[in-house]
Amino acid sequence: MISIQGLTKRFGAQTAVDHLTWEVPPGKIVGLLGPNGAGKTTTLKMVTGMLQSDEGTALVCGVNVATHPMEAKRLLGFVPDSGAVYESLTGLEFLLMIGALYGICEEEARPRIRQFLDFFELDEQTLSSKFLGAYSKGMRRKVVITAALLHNPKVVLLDEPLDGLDANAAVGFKALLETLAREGKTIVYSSHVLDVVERVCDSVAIMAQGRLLVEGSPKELQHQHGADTLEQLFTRLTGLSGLEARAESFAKNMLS
Ligand SMILES: Nc1ncnc2c1ncn2[C@@H]1O[C@H](COP(=O)(O)OP(=O)(O)OP(=O)(O)O)[C@@H](O)[C@H]1O
Repeated sequence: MISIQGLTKRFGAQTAVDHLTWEVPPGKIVGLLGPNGAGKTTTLKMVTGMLQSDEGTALVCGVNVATHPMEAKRLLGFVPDSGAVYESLTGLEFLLMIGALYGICEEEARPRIRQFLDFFELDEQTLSSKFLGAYSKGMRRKVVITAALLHNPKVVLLDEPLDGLDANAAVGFKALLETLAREGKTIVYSSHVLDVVERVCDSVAIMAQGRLLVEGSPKELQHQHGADTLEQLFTRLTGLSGLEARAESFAKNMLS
């Protein structure tokens, strides 16, 4: 569903994504993990076409993102970690605008938006009267997720999607992802919340310094690397050694 070959992005002298080759199969929820600065967001942005790659290709359902950006964008939904929105539009205006960009007319968009409103328990009055700039972080997140799914994309890319959602909304959203995957959608889920990734994802890919270190099911990878949890696997592959001892020594110094 997503096929990445030799994808590379440089920012000046720094190589943020370094000849990344990665296949994401259909109907799966795949976790994209890595320490801060590993290149996860840069990778997702190249797959959406928001960033141009310096080398390599990204195909979404066989469509080359660089050469056929409009076609690729129709197949994709992206929930960015920034959650940036037009603050001076109401939630409804924003969603209708996004719908229009995907060629969905207002009559068709309104009932779809209502389904998401009901699902996320968003107040319709708020959505149609308040500017997005006045929404709480969680409400804004719900609108951004709705905007990403409104056109029923085949592939959904999520960058820290639960950030700002309360526990009820997060549980509901995780169940929604599982349903979408069962319906054949491909979901890439990038997050630092490893216990959620472990529960939700069929497989994970761990990146560091722009490269793919390992990929596979969390259980298989844990077994291969002698780790009891995904967190342990993650710190073993990407972390500094002796983190607990370092934290203890840091706290002692700070308090002395
Ligand atoms: N627009 C940019 N200009 C310059 N450097 C950038 C830009 N975007 C990303 N980078 C650099 O590329 C590297 C990878 O960044 P990226 O945001 O992809 O990492 P990440 O894995 O998503 O990190 P995090 O988990 O902290 O969100 C970082 O060193 C970052 O500073």
